[in-house]
Amino acid sequence: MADAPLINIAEPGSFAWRVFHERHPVMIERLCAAHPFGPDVRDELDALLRESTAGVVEPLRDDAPDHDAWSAWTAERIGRPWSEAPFLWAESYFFRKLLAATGFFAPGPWRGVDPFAPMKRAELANAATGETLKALDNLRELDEAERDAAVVQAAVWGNQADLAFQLSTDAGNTGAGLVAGRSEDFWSLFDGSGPVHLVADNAAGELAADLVLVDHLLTTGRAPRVVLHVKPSPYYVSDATPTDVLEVLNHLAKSSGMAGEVGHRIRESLRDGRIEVRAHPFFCAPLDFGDLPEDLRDEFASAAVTIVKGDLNYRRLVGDRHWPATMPFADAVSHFPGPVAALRVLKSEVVVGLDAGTASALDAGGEPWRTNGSRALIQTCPGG
Ligand SMILES: O=P(O)(O)OC[C@H]1O[C@](O)(CO)[C@@H](O)[C@@H]1O
Repeated sequence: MADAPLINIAEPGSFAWRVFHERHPVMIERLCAAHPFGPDVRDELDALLRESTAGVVEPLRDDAPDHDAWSAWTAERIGRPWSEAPFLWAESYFFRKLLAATGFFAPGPWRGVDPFAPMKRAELANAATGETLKALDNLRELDEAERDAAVVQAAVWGNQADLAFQLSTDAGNTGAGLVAGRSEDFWSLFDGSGPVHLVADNAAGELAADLVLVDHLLTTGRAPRVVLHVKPSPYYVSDATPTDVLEVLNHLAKSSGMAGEVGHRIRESLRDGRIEVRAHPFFCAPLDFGDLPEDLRDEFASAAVTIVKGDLNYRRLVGDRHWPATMPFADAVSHFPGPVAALRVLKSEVVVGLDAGTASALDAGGEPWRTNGSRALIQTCPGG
């Protein structure tokens, strides 16, 4: 997997460069508007912006439990310009430093406070999420195959930030925008023989769709048990943590109709151990899935299927590199220890597994299809 060049943040105007130079300043402005941070926190955040856009990589100055792990992951980059760093590593370190800057690890009023919680809460409470949860009632009208398709499409498009995921009674429409894969490919991986692992991505609407998928896996007998992996701490703004799982679950359980039923069933499954939530430190590490720690590797090896959600997890799964779009998905995930399925809306440059005709038609179309969130994929590899 080491042939294609790593995506980095050096080139002015590139997608990765714009994340650092355009998105991060806006995100920090929003954080400061959402919280009454004092001058000390605001200064730290400004310093982080300056450091990460024009400076050299500085070490962490906190003594949080993950400090030593980060010392190892940063050793070779300390003192070198951020602009030399790979995109994936740089974003990960940026979010770790952002948490420290907001006082997340320090004694004081902001200790343990998720700085992104107001954004996640707003999304969970917004009209689009409400509509989506109501639309779950339409699932009752569908036949089995249509319901399978709708549930997986909801999980895929739930990854489309800021937009409601789509659940339609017209299952024929749910394939629009998919550049690879079909829901049938996804469901063909499951035979109910063993635990399924779901590596979740965002909280709020996406996590609600993921819990519907988890519930569907259990109620249709596709999985005897599901392990849900979330982030151990706030990350990439909207990524789900254990606290977010409880927030979404409570929201579902309070809802009427099918959403409420799913919420209650998920709670019961947590109680009886058929669903387990984990928050392994690996999920906030600047590492690819090719560098899985042994314990996670063993777990994924013994899973019947691992479902990997979202753009960032996809980058970590196939490697955040300038791969040819037509490189087979199976080649990109040959390091993975078991059957794997990726469900993702395209929001960054990396993509593999497209057929040549699709890739050239997308390129000829002239729109930034890799990054504008209008395309999605379902990719599967049954393993060796
Ligand atoms: O929530 P997702 O699907 O992982 O998307 C997050 C994506 O957003 C970005 O942080 C910025 O676009 C990407 O780097 C990342 O892959």
